[in-house]
Parts: sequence; structure tokens; C-alpha cells
Amino acid sequence: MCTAMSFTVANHHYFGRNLDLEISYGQQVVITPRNKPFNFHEVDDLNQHYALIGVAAVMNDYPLYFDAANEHGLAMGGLNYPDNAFYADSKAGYKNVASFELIPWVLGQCATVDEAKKLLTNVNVTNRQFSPNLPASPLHWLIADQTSAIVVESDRDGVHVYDDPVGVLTNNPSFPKQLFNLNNYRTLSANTLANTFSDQVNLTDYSRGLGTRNLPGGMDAESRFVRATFNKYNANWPEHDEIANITQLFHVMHSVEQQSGLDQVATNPAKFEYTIYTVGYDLDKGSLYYTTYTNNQINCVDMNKVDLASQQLTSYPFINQQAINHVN
Ligand SMILES: C[C@H](CCC(=O)NCCS(=O)(=O)O)[C@H]1CC[C@H]2[C@@H]3CC[C@@H]4C[C@H](O)CC[C@]4(C)[C@H]3C[C@H](O)[C@]12C
Repeated sequence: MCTAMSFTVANHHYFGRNLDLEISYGQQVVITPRNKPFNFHEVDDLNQHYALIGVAAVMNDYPLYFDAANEHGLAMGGLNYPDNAFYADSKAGYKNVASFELIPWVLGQCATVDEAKKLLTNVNVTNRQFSPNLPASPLHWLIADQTSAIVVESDRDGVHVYDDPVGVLTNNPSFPKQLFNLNNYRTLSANTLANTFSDQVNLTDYSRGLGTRNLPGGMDAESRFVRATFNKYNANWPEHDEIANITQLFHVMHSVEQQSGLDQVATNPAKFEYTIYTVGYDLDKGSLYYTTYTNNQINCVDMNKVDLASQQLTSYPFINQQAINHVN
């Protein structure tokens, strides 16, 4: 499972993502500069494109991005969408893009969500495998810029591009159901509420936080969708203090983190899914902040510190070592 969301705080724009999994694909923070060609199987290659920063597994010098942002502040993340994702064979008259090509194809050439929407018309997400031992993963995608967000789902009945008014995505069920499910929580509140139960029953406000009493706490995707959305909209944002904003972003992302041991993997009962990494992209500056499960320290990689006109990928292994500040 995974959670992704976009944040707008005054004039600052961020995109957060948790990767919840039980294994590693050897992912790193990877910067793709503008002149490193993206070769696609069926749509036109991008020999020059916008520069990307994100988390990717690099295979044969090809960055298989899990999530990324480009130099214009468009961000995109692929999240698990098992049983529902359906990728078709190539179809004549469509833009045939393999699922693993979608992130570089969109972020390489779109600066905004509106441009992405246009590019995605008539797209067919194909079932092509990257390599014989890397079958296509069942994913859906959140795409966000500084002002709006969309979700892309490729179902049995075709590709859907939905407006995402809350800028949040988790996993199953499909996005329209997740969004509708928020209605069930419309009485949640961060405030101290009056007794609406009955004026004939004396109920006391014995604890702070009773308005959030029914906020779902589960690891499951529906619970995380509600919790992430509620926390995103109710968190206090310092607005003009960037470090404080990044810190708050990590608090919200970690409120839907999976602690190791709480989410057993059905196909491998000895394994538990957990939040391997959390990333927060600053969409205005092109920097990527991250924590890992074993390292709570916030680390930052800035895309503008490498030569974005070059042709070579730059990769930074995750720093997984916990850094304890010993004060005596
Ligand atoms: C599994 C992850 C989602 C996290 C999640 O939700 N985990 C729940 C597991 S569970 O459902 O609960 O058991 C997703 C998110 C992004 C994916 C990579 C995207 C690039 C590339 C695409 C290729 O085509 C196949 C290999 C490839 C490296 C992908 C591997 C894997 O699929 C990644 C890591």
C-alpha cells in the first residue's frame, strides 16, 4: 500500500508519498537531466525533456520511477492498484504507453496538470513488460501541480482521468469510491463539539480530540485515504517557514505510515509491509526531502545542484542509518 498527496501552503507547493512494501527494488533518489534521452517503445522518444528528480530503480541505465517531480513543479506517483489495474495490448489509433513509461512520458513534456490531461487523451496504458523478470505492476497514478491534481486509472473498461479535488491517493478500491467514502466522515471535526447525540442524555466532553474519535486508524487503504485527507486539511501550516512546512508535511505523511509488524503480507506470512520511505517534494524549488523507516532524519537532494543540461543520470543511495543526537 502507499499514500500520496499534494499540499499547498500559502505560496509553497509540496507533494508527499509513502512507499509501503515488504521488499526493496534497490531504489535510489535519481535525477534525470534534460538531455538524457527517454526512448519509448511506441510513442515518440523524448531526446530532450524537462529534468526530473524522484525515486527510481535504475535498470540498464533506465530510471524506473516510483514517484518524481519535474523542474516545473509537476509531480507524479505510481501506487499499487491490484486486481483493478488492467493494461491492454497495443491498439491502433491510441498513444500506446507502457505502464513503466508513463511517469517519464508525462513529466518529461508537461509542465502542468492541464497539459498532462491533454497529453493523456487517447492514451492506452499497455501491458508491455520492462524485462522478462519485471512484469508490469498494477498501478494507478496521482499527478499534481501547484494548483490541482488528477488520478489516472487504467481499468478493464479503459483509461480514466479523474479530477482529484482533495489531492490524495492511496490504493483500492478505485478512486471514485475512495472519494465518495469521504462523505461517511463528514461529521469528523478538529474542534470541540456540542453534544448532538441528544439533549436528554448528559454526555461530557471528558477528553480533548473527541471530534476525531471516529477517524479511521487502520493500515488499509480506505482508512488511510480518510485519515490522510482529514489530517492534510486540518493540520496547521506555518506558511512562511519552509522548514516548519516540510516538518509538518512529514508529520502528516507519517500519520499514515505503516509500522513494521502491523500489516502481514498474505502471500508470505513471515513478511510485513511497512513504510520503506517517505518523500516530500518542494515543487517550487525542485528539491526532494526524504526519511526512511530506519532513519527519521529528514534528508534533502536538490536537483539544481547537478548539471541539468547533462546526459547522465545522477543517483543518490538512501541514507538508512539512524542519526541519534547524543546530548551528553
Ligand atoms: C509495489 C509498489 C507500490 C507499493 C505498494 O502499494 N505496495 C503494496 C504491496 S501489496 O499489494 O500490499 O502486496 C510499486 C510502486 C512503484 C512500482 C515500481 C514502478 C517502476 C517499475 C515498473 C515495472 O513495471 C515493474 C517494476 C517497478 C520497479 C515497480 C515495482 C513496484 O510495483 C512498485 C515499487
